[in-house]
Amino acid sequence: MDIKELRDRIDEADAALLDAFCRRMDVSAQLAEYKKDNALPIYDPARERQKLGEVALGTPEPLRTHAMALYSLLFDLSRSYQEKILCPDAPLVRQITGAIDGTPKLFPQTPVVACQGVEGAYSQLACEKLFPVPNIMYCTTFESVFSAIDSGLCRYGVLPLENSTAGSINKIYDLMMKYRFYIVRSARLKVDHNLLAKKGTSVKDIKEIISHEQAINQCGAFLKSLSGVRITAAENTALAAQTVAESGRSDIAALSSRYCADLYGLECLAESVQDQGNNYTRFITISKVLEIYPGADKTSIMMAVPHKPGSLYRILSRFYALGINLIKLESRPIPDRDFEFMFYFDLDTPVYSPQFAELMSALAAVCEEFRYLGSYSEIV
Ligand SMILES: C=C(O[C@@H]1C=C(C(=O)O)C=C[C@H]1O)C(=O)O
Repeated sequence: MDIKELRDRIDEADAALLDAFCRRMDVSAQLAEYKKDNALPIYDPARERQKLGEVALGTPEPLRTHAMALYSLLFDLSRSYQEKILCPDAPLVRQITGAIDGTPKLFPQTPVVACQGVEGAYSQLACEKLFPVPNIMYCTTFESVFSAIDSGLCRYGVLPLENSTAGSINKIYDLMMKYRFYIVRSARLKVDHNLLAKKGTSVKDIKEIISHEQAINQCGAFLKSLSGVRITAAENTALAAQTVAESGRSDIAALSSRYCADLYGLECLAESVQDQGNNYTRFITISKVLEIYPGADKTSIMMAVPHKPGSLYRILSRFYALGINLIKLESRPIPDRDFEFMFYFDLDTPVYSPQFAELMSALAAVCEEFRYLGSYSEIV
């Protein structure tokens, strides 16, 4: 048989499949109306289990798992179709539309912004990238940035979320579970670490290097190349530079920014010593109020999914069905729950698209715990 004949047979099978699919979804829509009239939930796990059992029995062995995967997807599609019929205007979608209409068109120019660190920290550089003229309030910890927003002390907070070399900043993801906030903008900041010491020091004199643990992690290869040097963690890279400047020692250096060399009158003994030349950190701006500024094309959400096989797959299949691209997936253990995880997703989709609205109403309905973290644009 040639390829043409085989493809004709595939087309024939597809025509039958498509016809059956449309009929199945049509009945599913009728079931949605029935459920509405009889106050029944959309999801009927017993019915789905029974159907999967029948599918398994009715499929020859080599195709059994494939058929079961296909039916799991069909159930998902059928449930999301029913949800669309039953809740076309979910409360979350109304809230998002309200925020799009109610947010000023111009991003704030001179607000009070909380960030962790001191003058010269990368967070300060991020604040300046995110706002034209930020009025920066420095906090000692990431948590105090969240609580400054929560208490209304500051309107915005700037926090690092992930680094292209060292990965996610877990502490921030964990704090996200504890505080209620929205992301209103993000920025990618190129991070160059330099070895800074008092003027006149040479690399061979260095016995101790101090910096923030993220910077230490990002400069592993360079640090390994120096022998007999003690590595000490500091609260942030700017504080490390300040400590060196005030130490009165000529055997100590800091890994810090170029900006800090000028700020603390230090000399740069080695430039861009991070492992990856292209070292970026992503920062987010958070607010207590949901604001969606023009051009929002990224959305962050977080959710707890039931602790059973296929839970995450079910969520992912919705992104797939609506053609929504996932740009980041992170998971963190939920405190006090045995190996249960909170999942964080970054989606690449304009907040104005109908698919996005459909996804938001569907997810809010299927997850155990679901939080919309905002829609925003990223400055690169
Ligand atoms: C279609 C229904 O709704 C949901 C979808 C199902 C399906 O697609 O077969 C089965 C059970 C429900 O979770 C139904 O209740 O029968």
